[in-house]
Amino acid sequence: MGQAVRPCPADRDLRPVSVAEAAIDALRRGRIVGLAGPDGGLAILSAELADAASLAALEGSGRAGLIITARRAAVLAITNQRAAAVADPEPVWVERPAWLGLDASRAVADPVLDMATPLKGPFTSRALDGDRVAALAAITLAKQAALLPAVYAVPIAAAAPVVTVAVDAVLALPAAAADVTLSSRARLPLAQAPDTEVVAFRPGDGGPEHLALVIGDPNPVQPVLVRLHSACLTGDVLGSLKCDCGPQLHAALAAIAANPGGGILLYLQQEGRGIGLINKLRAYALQDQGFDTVDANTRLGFEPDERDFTLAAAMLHQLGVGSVQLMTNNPLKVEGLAAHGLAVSRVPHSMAPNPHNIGYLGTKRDRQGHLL
Ligand SMILES: Nc1nc2c(ncn2[C@@H]2O[C@H](COP(=O)(O)OP(=O)(O)OP(=O)(O)O)[C@@H](O)[C@H]2O)c(=O)[nH]1
Ligand SMILES: [Zn+2]
Repeated sequence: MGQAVRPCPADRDLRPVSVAEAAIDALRRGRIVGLAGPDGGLAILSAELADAASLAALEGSGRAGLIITARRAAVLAITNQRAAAVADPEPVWVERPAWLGLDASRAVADPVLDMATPLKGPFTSRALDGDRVAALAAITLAKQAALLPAVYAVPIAAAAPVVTVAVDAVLALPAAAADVTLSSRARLPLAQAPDTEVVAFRPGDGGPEHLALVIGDPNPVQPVLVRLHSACLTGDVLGSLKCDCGPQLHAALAAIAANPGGGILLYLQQEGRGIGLINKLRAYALQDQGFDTVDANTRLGFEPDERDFTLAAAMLHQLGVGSVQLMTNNPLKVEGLAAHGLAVSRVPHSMAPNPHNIGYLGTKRDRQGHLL
């Protein structure tokens, strides 16, 4: 069913988005990255990876500020220049007086240190002006790099970045992630579903590949039984009891295999609801301190759910599927596919709780609208 395998377009490396990929890589290595906008721009350095030498290199001719998300600023009670910080996607520029050195700045970025590090203050923020779009791009880039969404920043003219990227190319990254190329398909007999074909997709942002497991022989003209599964290394592979991912994965494979019409499981590389493995483990550290799964994400500076199901819709479209029976309790998944023209009916997919995940499941029901 669906499209044949096709190679990535030969000119892909020439597109601006590939420079953005290099910028992600540089940021993840703790290097200085330039974000060039129409009105100048910014040079940035990841707040979690900076050390004395890299910060000194960034600050060659002036003090760097810290750009954090409105979510993190709200947690730290840093006044945003605009009201309603929580609903406001605008990043916040925190000025750095002398006392806000490397360790104190890291504590601004990393909430796992909130309890251990008595935060000094008061912090002052300054209004974003000509650097507003570059600040948005800085947060986008840090999130795409699966780093804490916090960066040191100086005007671009004041630093020597290892790579400079146009802000527009960075802001286009989330959309590029959903520009998937069907890259390989093969038989993959699974213990729970021997009649399975795996179909691999490369996303256009250079990120990790996503899989479709086509089980049996689904008829794309009919509604297809579908499960969207976001990766959870701890639950899927290690058998963590903190969440319901592992049991949901295996129950979905078994249910699709038992369905006379078969179906499709999409295995999406959206670890930690899109914040990445290390940030998810930071969220777990916050949960050890008593915060629930939603507050843990927002304390880290992220949205409660950073996933975008445009990607899943694009994979289903490429497989020729236009109508799905979606195994989920999450209304965002239903809305996410419907927004891209798929006809969606929901099939509940609840697992029995265990003593370790009962609170997590309750939070998903009470605060994220999960239909449990
Ligand atoms: N940030 C964060 N992510 C988590 C936590 N626990 C599990 N996850 C991630 O949450 C995602 C769960 O994905 P799914 O099971 O596909 O989806 P769901 O939103 O629970 O919705 P359902 O379709 O009803 O299961 C995976 O990416 C996990 O890695 C947590 O405490 N914090
Ligand atoms: Zn999980």
